[in-house]
Amino acid sequence: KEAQTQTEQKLANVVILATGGTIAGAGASAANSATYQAAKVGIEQLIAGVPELSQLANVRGEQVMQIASESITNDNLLQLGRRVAELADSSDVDGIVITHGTDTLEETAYFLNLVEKTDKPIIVVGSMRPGTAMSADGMLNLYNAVAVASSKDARGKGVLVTMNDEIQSGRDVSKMINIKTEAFKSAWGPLGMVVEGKSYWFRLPAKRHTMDSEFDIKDIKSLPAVEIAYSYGNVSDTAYKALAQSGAKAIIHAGTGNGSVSSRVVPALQALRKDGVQIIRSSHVNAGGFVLRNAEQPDDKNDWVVAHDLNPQKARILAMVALTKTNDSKELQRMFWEY
Ligand SMILES: NC(=O)C[C@H](N)C(=O)O
Repeated sequence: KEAQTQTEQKLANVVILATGGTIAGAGASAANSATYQAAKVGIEQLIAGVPELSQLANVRGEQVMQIASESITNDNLLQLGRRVAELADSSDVDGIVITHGTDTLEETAYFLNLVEKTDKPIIVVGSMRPGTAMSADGMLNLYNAVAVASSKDARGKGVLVTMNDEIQSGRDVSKMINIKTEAFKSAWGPLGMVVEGKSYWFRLPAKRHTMDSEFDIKDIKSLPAVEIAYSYGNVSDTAYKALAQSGAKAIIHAGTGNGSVSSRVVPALQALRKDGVQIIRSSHVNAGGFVLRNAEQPDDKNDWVVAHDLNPQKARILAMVALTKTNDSKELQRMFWEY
């Protein structure tokens, strides 16, 4: 009994914050891998479904919200971010896992990576199939998340994502396909692997995050409106103008190729910038864009910002957080290079 108590004491304390998603989803039959309802199963049931978690850590759960991640709002992000910060400040918490829908998982992971001032592991995890499906991936993804959250070597590496046995940087990772369990990829590769509850590391994030970030969730009262407009052949400027009219402080241009801008849209974006709206050029190419200043468009002349390798949805996250500190386009550009 004494020996057992000693092992329990040595285990890390990990809190699982549940937000919903397919990892908490349920379908009508085991054959339903794609047809199901997300955000149905509560955190206690999720934990009970993976009894092996108790060998990795002292685990407790909290249901922060219960939603499909496509419906996440900025208020939800702030609520989650504040709860993560409270737990990270607590001396009896060693690591935090967030179960999350996969549709906007990359946005939440990047947001937390920017605003949480802690070196404790924060792992965001989801699943591509509901727990009721054959070959459901949620159990192992969650087991891997708790394994990484309880390991000392995950400290100081920024917010991480464990999907499909890989450990990805929350900054870089993106959902690349909606129907395979091998859905999450980063243009720059995973940071490591997690196998049978043990993590193996291969590289480190180079961009500023968490402890080294100038942003702090505790200083952020609200997030400004930042919207995304998608580009394609024969695009018009209607969406850009409408978004600005509805109050967007910045518009992310989800551009073609190098973040290129159609000649039919350029005049509207120049006019919007003169009216004070920040214009941020990103790219919607599938495998990860790489937008450079003054390539394709004269950003210096137009006073626009480039999102560099951030996809449009991640650029929206950084723009919102950055705008809580500055509305200077040069400062914004510095932040887009550094984070
Ligand atoms: N696989 C998933 O989690 C998709 C779901 N729509 C969600 O993001 O909540």
